[in-house]
Amino acid sequence: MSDLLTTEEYKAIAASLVLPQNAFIDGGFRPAISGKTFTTTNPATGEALTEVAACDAADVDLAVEKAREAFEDGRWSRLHPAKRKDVLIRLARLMERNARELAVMESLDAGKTIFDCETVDVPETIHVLKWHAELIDKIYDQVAPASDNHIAMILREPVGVVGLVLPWNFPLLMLAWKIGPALAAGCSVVVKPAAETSLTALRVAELAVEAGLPRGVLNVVTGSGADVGEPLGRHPDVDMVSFTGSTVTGRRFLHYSADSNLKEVVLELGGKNPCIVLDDAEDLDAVAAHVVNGAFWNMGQNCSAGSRLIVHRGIQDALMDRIKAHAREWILGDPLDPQVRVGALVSPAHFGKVSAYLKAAQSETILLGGASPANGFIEPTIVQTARDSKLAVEEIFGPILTVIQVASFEEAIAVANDTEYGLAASIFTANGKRALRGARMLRAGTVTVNSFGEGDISTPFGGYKQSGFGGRDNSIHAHDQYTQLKTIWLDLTDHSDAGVD
Ligand SMILES: NC(=O)C1=CN([C@@H]2O[C@H](COP(=O)(O)OP(=O)(O)OC[C@H]3O[C@@H](n4cnc5c(N)ncnc54)[C@H](OP(=O)(O)O)[C@@H]3O)[C@@H](O)[C@H]2O)C=CC1
Ligand SMILES: CCCCCC/C=C/C(=O)O
Repeated sequence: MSDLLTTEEYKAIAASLVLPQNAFIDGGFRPAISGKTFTTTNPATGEALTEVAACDAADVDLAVEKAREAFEDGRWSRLHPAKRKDVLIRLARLMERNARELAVMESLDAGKTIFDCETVDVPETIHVLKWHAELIDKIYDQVAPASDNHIAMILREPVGVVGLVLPWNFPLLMLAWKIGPALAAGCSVVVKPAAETSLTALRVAELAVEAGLPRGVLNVVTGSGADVGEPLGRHPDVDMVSFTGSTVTGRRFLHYSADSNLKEVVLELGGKNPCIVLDDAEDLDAVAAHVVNGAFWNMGQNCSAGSRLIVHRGIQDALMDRIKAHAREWILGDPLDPQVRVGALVSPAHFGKVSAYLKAAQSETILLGGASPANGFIEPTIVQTARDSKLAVEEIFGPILTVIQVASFEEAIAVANDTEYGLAASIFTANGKRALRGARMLRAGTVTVNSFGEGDISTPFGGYKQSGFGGRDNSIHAHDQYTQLKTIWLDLTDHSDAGVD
């Protein structure tokens, strides 16, 4: 990534951006059929950014129809894998050329810090697309063991038309996590971005066509969950939906599927992720840096945020001093200031939700923060609670870390697993056996030892329990979501030999 600019330079870019407004269907922008729009705002300032097409079921029908046409005529689904790869690589390169514009657009639309957009969201999005592009012409199908008279082939075929329903916390990155493997597999897609953060998905769709993606293969339908998400989930001609968001909405997609065509559903849902620090953890300063990053990165609006610190009582005081010192270094303020690490929460509605938790924290023991210095902004806050308090149990999705004290390894694991979620977990200890034993006992899709993290594109991402369903994002396993297996049996018996001497 190139060097960061000054706030003034970012503001100049922001002022010059041409923001997309219309939905992207069949290779071009078009307004909602109803003509309706909604206003998307900058959550850091409350100012309107632009009007965006408020689509509904009619637009979903059109996008699905165009995606189906594209899928059936094979313009993408039957294109040679190496050619599909070339197009996606060209898209990644175009995004590199427009990286700064995408970073500023993302920051304005979502309240995310420009530092994160420039150093993580945009480069990681490009990396993910390249990774899946590179995979396209390296996946081989299988031949099963069979008798000498048979060949049994197991082929992967694209699942068809897929609906991709995205959250607002990583608009670009979650787009890439889903369109990367879906397009690589040869599917046609209809993307429904979160209404709050639709802009960058629209811009990427435009760049994709510039990169040579045939029309109809990547459609973006903007609008609310009720008006666009539900019709997509219920659509009889959508073969599969991959969703990232809340557990409540994820559950609805299972109903939509059951009520319609039994489309496949993959759900990547919430988390209340434990971060265990045992009393033999080494380098407490490094541990503290991980804990702070896990809890406050992206303002805690991260399904895999390490939002529950479970700490051994023998080490708590020493650790908390270091955690507080690190957290104080996270400057809160204007997201377009490259020094800032804590930007705005995504919307007034979400700010209201997190503020209610902040209010609840006032009756617990606040160890750091606890205030909202301005509308839309919440200080990194650390609260000591009982393991069953509302703050320790519910997904807050904001910069509030709860701390629970334990007295043993066994208690730490029991507290960690005492949740309906199971997305991610971390364990810090110098004892290798306890680390591995703990990692195996933790009921979570990803466990990091002596660090906090989600892994990277090469490893599967998804949850146990109510954190996930039906498949995994990232890695070669993501392709399982977007492909289905076809078995072909060939009978090689040569019947012409019968009766011949
Ligand atoms: N796992 C994760 O990464 C995420 C978890 N969350 C959790 O969810 C909480 C609520 O956030 P929220 O934005 O409401 O999350 P949702 O799960 O409601 O939103 C995710 C996506 O689903 C869409 N959607 C919403 N309602 C429906 C519906 N009835 N049918 C079909 N699609 C729908 C949304 O559209 P639209 O928003 O445009 O209406 C958005 O595109 C957060 O506070 C957080 O706890 C939120 C986001 C990401
Ligand atoms: C660079 C890796 C970022 C991973 C962010 C994962 C978040 C997923 C989600 O909240 O859905």
